[in-house]
Amino acid sequence: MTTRVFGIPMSLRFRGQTAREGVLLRGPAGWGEFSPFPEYGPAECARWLACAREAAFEGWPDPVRSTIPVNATIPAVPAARAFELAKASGCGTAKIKVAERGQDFAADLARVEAVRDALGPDGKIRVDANGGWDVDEAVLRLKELDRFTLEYAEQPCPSLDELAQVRRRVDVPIAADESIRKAEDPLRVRAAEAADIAVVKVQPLGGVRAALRVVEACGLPAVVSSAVETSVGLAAGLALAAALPELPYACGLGTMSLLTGDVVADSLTPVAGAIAVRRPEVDEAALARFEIESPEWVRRMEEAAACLAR
Ligand SMILES: O=C(O)CCC(=O)c1ccccc1C(=O)O
Ligand SMILES: [Mg+2]
Repeated sequence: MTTRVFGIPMSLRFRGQTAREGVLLRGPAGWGEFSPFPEYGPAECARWLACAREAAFEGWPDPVRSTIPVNATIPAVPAARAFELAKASGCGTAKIKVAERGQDFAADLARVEAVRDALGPDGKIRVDANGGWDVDEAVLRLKELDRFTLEYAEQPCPSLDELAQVRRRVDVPIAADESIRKAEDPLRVRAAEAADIAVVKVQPLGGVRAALRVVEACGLPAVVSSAVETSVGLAAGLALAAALPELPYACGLGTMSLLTGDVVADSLTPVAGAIAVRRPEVDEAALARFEIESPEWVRRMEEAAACLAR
């Protein structure tokens, strides 16, 4: 097994980070990506490693579709920039970050309005609060934002119980994201009647097969989303989206534009709002530009591997 560590600057600050780092591993089935966020400990990282190993050693279930519609991802940027990003994306659906710490609600309203202007009346707009509101705030904000017609709201509040309360009090459909990170979560989401939609990410869920099981257990329509990965990591998300029996919503896999580069030559960038299902090869010249020396990443991977072995 070959491993290579990468660090790619992001084009926009995301989750408070300015670069995306991780490890690429190559096995007989191809390349996999291990890129857990910096604050995650070994137990959580173990699932991210399981996803990379599935990619490298097993490959993925057969696809049932060949293109995946995706949303433009609009970070918590000023309205004028949000308009440009939505326009440039070529996507008919946009996901807008709201409830960013340090910003006021007027900024959210202006950003959503700008994206509605960019997409026109037929565009679909979803918002993602990343758990930034309490229940009353969420109800108030979503009712106001729904002036621009929302497709759904992702994780308006932190807890499952709060999501369930908000869901009972607004017409906007609710999507659970942070509430679905572990295999045991979907059953709880379902039992609590906390969401209409499940956002699923392959790395935190432990791979394509594990995520397929989660979606099945959840019994909700799924939106496959990225963790802002290179095209190697995105390919796993794309494989999940391609293998799901049903895919009624655009997926959050159009995140290549958030990175300033990639490790493949043929990036998984959306064209006209969709990504063709494929698995690009790592390109040595591309990887060379972003390869870093990092004992820290070697250690993180070893600790995750030890967790998996237990
Ligand atoms: O869903 C998308 O459009 C892109 C992915 C995304 O927003 C995301 C990426 C990394 C970490 C968290 C999130 C999130 O959905 O909250
Ligand atoms: Mg989210």
